[in-house]
Amino acid sequence: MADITFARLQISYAGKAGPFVAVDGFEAHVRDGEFVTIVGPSGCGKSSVLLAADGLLRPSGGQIRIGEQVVTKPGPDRAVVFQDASLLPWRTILANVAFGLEMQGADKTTRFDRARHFIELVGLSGREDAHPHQLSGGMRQRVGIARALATDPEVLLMDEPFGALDAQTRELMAGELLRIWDLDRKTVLFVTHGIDEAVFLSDRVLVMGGSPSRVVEVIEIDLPRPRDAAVRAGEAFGKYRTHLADLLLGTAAGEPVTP
Ligand SMILES: Nc1ncnc2c1ncn2[C@@H]1O[C@H](COP(=O)(O)OP(=O)(O)OP(=O)(O)O)[C@@H](O)[C@H]1O
Repeated sequence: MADITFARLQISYAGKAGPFVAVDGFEAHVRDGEFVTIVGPSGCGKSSVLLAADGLLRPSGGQIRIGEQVVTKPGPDRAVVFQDASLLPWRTILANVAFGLEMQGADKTTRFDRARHFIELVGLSGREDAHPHQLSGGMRQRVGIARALATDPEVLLMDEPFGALDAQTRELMAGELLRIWDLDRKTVLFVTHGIDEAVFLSDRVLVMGGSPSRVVEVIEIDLPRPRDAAVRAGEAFGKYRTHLADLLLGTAAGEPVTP
């Protein structure tokens, strides 16, 4: 089971005047195969929660469990995609996607076969021998997603993966991500500033707020899947969008979140 449990999570950072508690009492459960997004005001701790779920950041209190296993460090059951795809510039696209498998000790044939499969899945067939600088921002994010999926993680952690893209590419990528997710429905925890993006992608949206912050509301997105332009244009979508926007403006401790 690849469900994620956040139990009384607390995250603190060292500050000049003592520890700064960014997140406290964060409680959430992401079900196996569920697509959950986290939204909240800038600086409320969304990335910190995601980093803690990957095991890159040690909580100062509480715990995170993947299934029954308490997270203490990164592991092959999880993969992270960041805003900047963090590709290795000297490696080809094929070698970048194969990188995680190489780290896992897969033999050359296996890792290149799998890498080709996921490159095709993200629509980049024919670009295997290109280098990252030869691709657009959207293409690089596709490579980042392919690299994450190639290791077959149970949980995909995504920190504003489309945040640096233009609005049109961002919308396109959200649709592509859902198409890929639908193939085997991994558990996804996705951080975003985009209200539309959160409604479009999610089974549920966790809204963070307060100081220190925690989950202040959970919104079930009861929209049909697969989601397409018609769903996005529908009345129900608009209602979720308005509700979420009102909530974020109301709970924003700092600057409001842009719709
Ligand atoms: N390495 C660090 N050292 C000290 N404070 C940090 C560190 N990383 C984050 N913080 C602080 O913790 C809080 C949460 O930061 P975090 O980046 O998790 O928020 P966020 O919600 O992801 O922000 P944004 O939406 O702007 O990306 C902020 O107040 C931030 O300044």
